[in-house]
Amino acid sequence: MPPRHRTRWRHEVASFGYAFQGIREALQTEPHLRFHALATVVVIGLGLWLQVSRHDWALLALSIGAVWTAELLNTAIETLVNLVSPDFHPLAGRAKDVAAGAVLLMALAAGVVGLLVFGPPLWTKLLALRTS
Ligand SMILES: Nc1ncnc2c1ncn2[C@@H]1O[C@H](COP(=O)(O)OP(=O)(O)OP(=O)(O)O)[C@@H](O)[C@H]1O
Repeated sequence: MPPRHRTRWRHEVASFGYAFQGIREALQTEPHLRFHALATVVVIGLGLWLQVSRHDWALLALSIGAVWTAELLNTAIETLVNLVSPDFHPLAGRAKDVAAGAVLLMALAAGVVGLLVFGPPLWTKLLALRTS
């Protein structure tokens, strides 16, 4: 491999490292993210137990990824606001509130996906358990 390509390749690997470090640090500092981690495990467990379709797995994967992405972006915005405006400022508050609103919207949408995907098979399973 030519030295120029090797340097670029090392740069790409380092970028992955920084990205994972960002996720690890956010997990350590943000209780919300730890809740998302638990919710992710529960959703994957439910999907396996209820044997949902490939299409439903795709919807669940997108929803999980979108909620994590929204929460990580919210954390990044909060961190930046704390750096730029440690003192009270209405615009700083608005930025944090709008970012939190984005997370809330995504979490609600993911909740709807969860209800639509898990609702019917869970209902069938519970009915079968009651009649057996
Ligand atoms: N510098 C500031 N200026 C004005 N209002 C702020 C400022 N910092 C925070 N606030 C207000 O207080 C609320 C809570 O802020 P905080 O920094 O605790 O964020 P948070 O949304 O509770 O984040 P988390 O719970 O994830 O740490 C914000 O949503 C905002 O309305």
